[in-house]
Amino acid sequence: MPEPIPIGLVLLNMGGPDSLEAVEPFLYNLFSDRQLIQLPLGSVLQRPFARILSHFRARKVRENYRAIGGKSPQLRWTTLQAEGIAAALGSPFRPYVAMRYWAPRAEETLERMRADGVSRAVVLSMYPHYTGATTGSSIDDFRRTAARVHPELQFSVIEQWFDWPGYLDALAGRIRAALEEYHELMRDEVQILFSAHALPQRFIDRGDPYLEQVLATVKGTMQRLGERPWRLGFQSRSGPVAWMEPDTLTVLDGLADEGYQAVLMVPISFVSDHIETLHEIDIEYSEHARKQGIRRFSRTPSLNDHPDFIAAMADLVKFHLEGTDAPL
Ligand SMILES: C=CC1=C(C)c2cc3[nH]c(cc4nc(cc5[nH]c(cc1n2)c(C)c5CCC(=O)O)C(CCC(=O)O)=C4C)c(C)c3C=C
Ligand SMILES: [Fe+2]
Ligand SMILES: [Fe+2]
Repeated sequence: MPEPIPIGLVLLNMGGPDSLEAVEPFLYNLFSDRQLIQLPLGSVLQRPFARILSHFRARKVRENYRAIGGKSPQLRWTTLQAEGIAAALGSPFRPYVAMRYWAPRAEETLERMRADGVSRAVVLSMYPHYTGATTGSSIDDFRRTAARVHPELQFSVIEQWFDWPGYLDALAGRIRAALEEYHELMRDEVQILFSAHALPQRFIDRGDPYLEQVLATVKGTMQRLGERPWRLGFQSRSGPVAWMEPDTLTVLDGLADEGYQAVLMVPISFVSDHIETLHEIDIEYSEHARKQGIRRFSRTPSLNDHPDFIAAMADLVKFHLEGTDAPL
């Protein structure tokens, strides 16, 4: 029997430094992207400015990565997700990962796909909620690079899945499991605090659907858990512009002021662990919460390679392939 023609399954994500030495060049790549951040003085000076900014920011960010083991675990998780989803889809799917700001970048992945004889692919953005800053930038980068490196490749793109039922089921499952960790008598007292990555307000004002999609994810997840109060904050602001409100830390402080002693954080814009779950939430927010008098602070484990999540994403790909008019 002839080998079936392979189909690539390409997961897109941001990428993170794979060593402490990689922190500064990773930040440089990130700050050079005008779809993510427009540094002052226009496009010509974006790169020189990015060079300076990455140099100074690297000092602090390197320490954060040092505290979580010296690198970002994002590639490991994204690779396991790609392998898991491709395995669930079965032959002829082959897993690939293309990162926006660190290896493996789209160029390396597309070269490998060409060498593997992969001429058809499904590209899956691993950001559940759409904004041009992340999803848009990653997809544009992949398209541009494919046109240059592997122009024969035919592919279709899954770019948003904030309300995909399997994703909401997987999130609700993580919350249920985390609530089980609390004593039965305390469970109803636990405050659920969803935290999404913040965006500068101007992305929302120009019409990116990020906020409404985040709200839809929260609503769909809470419908699965039954009636109970929840809050939502936006974390990881990083520059002197107006960011989406409210900041997660402000919400946390408000809960402490109201006298709540148990808070369960639910990160929803990341589908795997990285600096913003492992450092910002588990170290910075956790210490802050304790100082504010919150005695039981915890976080739902990231979806990572949880079987519910992998099965949900494989279903999403199947659904996409059934419904698409694209070559794939
Ligand atoms: C949904 C996820 C993310 C959104 C939206 C997002 C927007 C966004 N980010 C920056 C600036 C930085 N982001 C940095 C790291 C980083 N960001 C995300 C995700 C989103 N960013 C992740 C997963 C990571 C970590 C990568 C890893 O470790 O695996 C950084 C570098 C770290 C730091 O300096 O704190 C910066 C800078 C902006 C400006 C922005 C919105 C436009
Ligand atoms: Fe970011
Ligand atoms: Fe961030």
